[in-house]
Formats: sequence, C-alpha cells, structure tokens
Amino acid sequence: MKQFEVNFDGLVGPTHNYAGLSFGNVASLNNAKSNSSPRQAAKQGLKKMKALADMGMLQGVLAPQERPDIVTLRRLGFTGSDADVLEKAAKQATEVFLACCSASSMWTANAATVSPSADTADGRVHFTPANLTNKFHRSLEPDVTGRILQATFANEKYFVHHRHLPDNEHFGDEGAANHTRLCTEYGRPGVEIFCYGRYAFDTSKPSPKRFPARQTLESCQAIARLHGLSDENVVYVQQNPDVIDQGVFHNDVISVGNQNVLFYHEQAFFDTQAKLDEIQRKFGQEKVHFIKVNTADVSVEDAVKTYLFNTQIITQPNGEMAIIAPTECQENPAVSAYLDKLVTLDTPIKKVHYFDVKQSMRNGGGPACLRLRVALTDQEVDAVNPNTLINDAQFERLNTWVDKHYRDELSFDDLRDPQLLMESRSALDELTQILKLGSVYPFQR
Ligand SMILES: N=C(N)NCCC[C@H](NC(=O)CCC(=O)O)C(=O)O
Repeated sequence: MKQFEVNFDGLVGPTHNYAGLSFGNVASLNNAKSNSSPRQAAKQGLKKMKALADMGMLQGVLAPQERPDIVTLRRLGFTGSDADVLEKAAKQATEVFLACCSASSMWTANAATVSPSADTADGRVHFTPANLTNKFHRSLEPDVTGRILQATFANEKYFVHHRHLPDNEHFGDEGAANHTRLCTEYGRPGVEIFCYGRYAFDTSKPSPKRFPARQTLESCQAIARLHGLSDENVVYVQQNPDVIDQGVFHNDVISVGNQNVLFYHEQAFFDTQAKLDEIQRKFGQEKVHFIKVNTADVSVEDAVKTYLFNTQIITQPNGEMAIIAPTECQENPAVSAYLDKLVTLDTPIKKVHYFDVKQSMRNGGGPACLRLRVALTDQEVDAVNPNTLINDAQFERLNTWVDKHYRDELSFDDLRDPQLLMESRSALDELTQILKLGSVYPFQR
C-alpha cells in the first residue's frame, strides 16, 4: 500500500477583494478597500499548485463559492431582481453587502478538518466542514463547502462527510487551520493535534483580551468524537492567548507540522512543555523533531508579517522535506536568515521554495491557508474525483478558464455591478463541468 499527503488548494473566486472583514487578522484590516486583482490571485494560486505537482506531489483543487451571495442577501430582506438586491444592499448595508461578496473560501485550510483512515475507528477518511462562526462572511461557507467536498470525495466506501458543528460561537470551528497531524508515515496511525483559543463554557480559563479566539476546545472535542479518534491519538493544545492578541488568529500562523516535525514559535502555545511531552509520548518510540523558533531570532510580529509558519512543510518523493514559503519570508532579513540556517541544521527540512501569493497574503492568507491536507492511501486516491487532481492538462484548462472569465482589477464599486454576478456564475458553471462536480451552487439548483 502506498500513502500520500495530497494538498487540495482553493481556487480563488472571481470576486476576490479586500474588504477589511477580519478583525484580529492584521493584513485584512491593513489592506481594507484597496483594489484587488482576481485574475492575478487565481493565477498565483494555480502556479503554486502546478509547481507542487511538478515536484512529484499529488495536488488537488477545490472549487470556490458563488459570490455575491444573493441567497443570503435575500434572506436578510433585500428584494427585487438580482440587480436590485445588489444595488439596495450596497447602498443600505454596505458592510453586510461586502461580507456577501468575499472570496474567502479560497483559504481551504479553513474548509474542514480531515482525519485520515489510519486514525479513525471505521477505517474511512472523515471530513467535517468548518462552521467559521466567528466572522459573518466566513459563516456563509460551510453548506456549499460540504457539497464541494462530497463531490470531490464521492465514494462512501472510503469517505465520510459530517455536517458542520452547530452554528454558534460555543462551537466555533475553523477547520484544519487549527489542526495538524504528526505521523511516521501518512498511512500509519498518527497523533492529531487540535489547537483552540478558548473554552466555550468555562470563562474562568485564560483567553485573549483584544482579538477573538475563533476556535473552542469544545468544538475540537466534538470533531474528535465525530471522527472516531482514540484519546491515545489526540492532543488538545491551547494557543497562547497573548499571541492571538498579536494577530495570530489561527494556529497555522504560528506553527505547522508534517510527519515527525513540529515547527513552532516559542510563544505559540499555552503550557508548552507539558503538551510537547504528551505529543512525544503519544507519537511513540520514534523521536519527534520539535523545531522551536526563538523570539530572539524571529519576533511574533515578524512571524505574523511574513507568515514564516504559514508555510507548507512537504515530504518530497525523495523523502526529504521542503518548506513552501511566501516571498514575504525572503524579503524579511531576520526570517530569510533563519530559513537559510534552518536547512543546514540536523532536521528533515532540506530546502525552501518561495512563492509569490501576495494577492492572498494581503488578506492574511499564506501558502498553508490556501491548502487542505488530505492523507490518502493509493486506493483512496483512486476513489477521488480525478478531475480535481492537477496535471498538465487540467492546469492548462484552469489557467485558460481564469483568463476567459476573471477581471484583472476589482474595486469596491465593481462589486455591485450585476455584470460581475453574471460573469461569476457563468465562470462557475463552466468550472463545475471542468471539475465534473455536478450542481453544487445555489444558482444551479
Ligand atoms: N490562516 C488560515 N488558515 N487562513 C487565513 C484566512 C484569512 C481570512 N481572511 C479574510 O477573510 C479577509 C477577507 C477580507 O478582509 O476581505 C480570515 O481572516 O479568515
């Protein structure tokens, strides 16, 4: 049996824009209202997908969502033709309107939590879409995310799809952005690490003061139950509330794991040593490489600015690990010096590849935000919808599709243009044919 980690990257949607919607996410607020380029954004994402496929990695793609979200705007009382709905919402409730235009489903690390078959009681791969309750614009995603995941992983023999957790802050869940898995090999049982920012029911416990903690312990526990994980394979780790207050809105902004490596900032966690000991104990005989980055080498501020930890650590076909980093890391002297040093140390990480994903970074989404990791056996890979896997032909098709449908520049005023809605729908209609997803969007049903 062969085993792989497949990255499913989010394809950026045609309304990609900067609306300043994410309080607690520094980049989102800093770039609010600047013009965006949906075409560049989608192409930057596709280029990263293609590069990983060219490195011999299995690479998938997840479709974006339909925006502007007319169904939600109607649910909120805007009436008339679609053009009327857009016009009225933009005028009468600008913030609500902008939230309904966000292309935020591109960050598929927040699409779901995934447990590989080696970890689950029934030996199938389990998916729970994230409810993303903390931000209104993101809370609109889970239903369609669930449909896209079901169309991508469609075989019940291998894949189980749960409904997202109850839509309430008590069960606030941000998916794989707060979940990482360590293992010896992808197809062997691993340790699933669930990170949370606060306790939902016990307010006497530590929590951030300035910015919201989006994920609760209770949501992590619910997902572990749903996925049939054994207590011996799960570790719950609280994020350090102080780093959430410095802009670490998801744990994947301050730590990332792959196989026997946990790469983290010394300030990332609460009760760090006890948690690392628990991880090592549950991991078993083999030693985990705990790669700690000290504040003296990289400050939390630089980590948030450059997304040093929102990198992907991948195991290449030759067995060596490489880091997929945003070019912001290369441009920052402290961070690039750190990475230059890291590859010379005695750890499995031997190389750094830099990618320009600036369009996404300006909304607080780095390389790791753009992908959902799914560890699969060869049989499970064969059961995935093959049209969602990137090869030369599919890359060419998607790149041409972006050129045909996407605008090069988008401003706030463009978002209310009914023509943009039509363009987006015809783009997505064609996309569901390219990826053979069936009718996943509200306008198709
Ligand atoms: N760290 C991970 N895994 N994901 C990053 C998500 C970024 C996203 N930004 C936004 O939604 C900004 C949209 C705007 O402001 O227009 C968020 O805050 O949820």
